[in-house]
Amino acid sequence: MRLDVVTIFPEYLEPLNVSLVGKARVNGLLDVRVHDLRQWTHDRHNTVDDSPYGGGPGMVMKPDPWGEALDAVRADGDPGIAPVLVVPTPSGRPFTQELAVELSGRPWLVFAPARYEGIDRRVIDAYAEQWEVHEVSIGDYVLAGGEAAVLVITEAVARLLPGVLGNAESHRDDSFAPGAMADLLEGPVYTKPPVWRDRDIPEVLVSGHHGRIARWRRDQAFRRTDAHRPDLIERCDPAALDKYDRAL
Ligand SMILES: COc1ccc2nc(C(=O)O)sc2c1
Repeated sequence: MRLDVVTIFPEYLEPLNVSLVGKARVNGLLDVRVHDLRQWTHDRHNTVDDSPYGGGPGMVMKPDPWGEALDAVRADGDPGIAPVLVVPTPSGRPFTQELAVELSGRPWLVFAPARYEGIDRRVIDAYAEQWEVHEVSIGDYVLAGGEAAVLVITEAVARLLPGVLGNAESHRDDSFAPGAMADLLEGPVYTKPPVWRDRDIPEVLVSGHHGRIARWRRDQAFRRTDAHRPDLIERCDPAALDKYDRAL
């Protein structure tokens, strides 16, 4: 997968050089290219923003630099491969694991994280005529720009690419029957030492009884999900849950 990011803060994307994404780049599984939007400005101040038509607070990102940037990125790619434009924006649809899976199947993602009050709408409208475009939000909170969302989306997508996760890690994701518990939150986890500041670990976890352990973990996942995300329990497939229970 090729992944381009056009941004006024290239240094914000430094985390894409470390950990899971960094390793995927070193292993040739991910080709990440970060571009400074200001290289497509032509004035002495490298201006990327201007005041909004219709008035109002803040500034809007000018269309010209973005158009030149996206055209240049496109021209630098394989003519036979269509890029997907991903625009992190507070007004986007929620970014979900389902969308991460969908995006992980695309050969080329181009991210356009906004700053200020956003990007001139004509940019997204123009490229939506030629490219697949996804306007997405990573959550209902206020950010100063879309770069943090690019880091989140990139990690969620990269870990789904074949070969990026080691067997142990990818196997962890298969620990619940698909559809049975996949939508539940993870329960509590413990490791050595067995006693820490006078706190023991749950006895069942050292019982050696795998059935009891699995049931305990299932119940803990339900408790945590019920407490923090009851909406997820509604999404569980009862038949898949019954099958999971019978397999315990
Ligand atoms: C000004 O640019 C922004 C501002 C907020 C924001 N919030 C996002 C999100 O994904 O929730 S992307 C994004 C971009």
